[in-house]
Amino acid sequence: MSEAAERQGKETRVPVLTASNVVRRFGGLVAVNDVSFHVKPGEILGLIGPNGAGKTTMFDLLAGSILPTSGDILLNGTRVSGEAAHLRIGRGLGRTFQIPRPLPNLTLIENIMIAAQGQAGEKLLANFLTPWRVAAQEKAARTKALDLLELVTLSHLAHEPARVLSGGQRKLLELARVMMADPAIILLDEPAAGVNATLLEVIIDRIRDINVRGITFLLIEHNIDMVTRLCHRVLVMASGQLLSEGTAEEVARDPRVIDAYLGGTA
Ligand SMILES: Nc1ncnc2c1ncn2[C@@H]1O[C@H](COP(=O)(O)OP(=O)(O)OP(=O)(O)O)[C@@H](O)[C@H]1O
Repeated sequence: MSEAAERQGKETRVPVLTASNVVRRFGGLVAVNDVSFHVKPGEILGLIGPNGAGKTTMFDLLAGSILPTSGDILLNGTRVSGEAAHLRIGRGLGRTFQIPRPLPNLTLIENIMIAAQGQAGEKLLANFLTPWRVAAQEKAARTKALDLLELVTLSHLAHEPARVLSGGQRKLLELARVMMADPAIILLDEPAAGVNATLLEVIIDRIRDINVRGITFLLIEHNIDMVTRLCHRVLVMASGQLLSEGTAEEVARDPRVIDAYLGGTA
């Protein structure tokens, strides 16, 4: 296939995630105001904007933690606007939080294993009727969890309690935990926040590795250096609206973006 045809083929693939005219009000405040965009399969899309722009609210809407006042959200072409968060996880949407909160007294591997979807052992009856199946699934989940810990460079801490981890290591653990559910897309909330420079390089590398495996990313980030290095495309929000869209270099030159960051509104 020619490069152009291949490119065209990619463009016609169904977006992993689509926001269509999404509005979210909190009383009189319009936190997200008629926002539309899509996330293409395999891309790393950045979502940036000044404080209070509506980025986290947009993530909450995409993940299903809150529902839109109006507008639609589609996951792999299926309308999920009114669907609860756990159902969207089942459809391949993973999300990390700005401040990860692992269960402190469980080991790293236990923290990851509890994220496995649809384990037979979760059903009491299955434990009695098909114990061999439960044991086989648990073994497979353990192997997968160990592989994921290796991927995020934490395998040496697999059997330590999560409370020993630094802030940056918690972000890596969270990435492994989300991967356990085999997501098609991961929403990353400020992966660089509170992370030291060395660990930040590890996080950037790991996101790239995971993306090469075919997983799509949408990330909120204030660290513009990270956004420029990682993101194929960037969306800019300000005052609840989508202000600009393009490569990191393109949006950085957009006078509306410069104005929004300097304190003006769009
Ligand atoms: N539950 C809520 N109730 C009322 N107002 C809210 C609620 N959640 C968010 N807001 C308001 O919506 C607006 C957008 O907030 P949001 O947290 O989405 O911005 P943000 O772009 O993520 O900001 P930051 O970069 O500072 O995290 C803000 O004015 C905020 O005060």
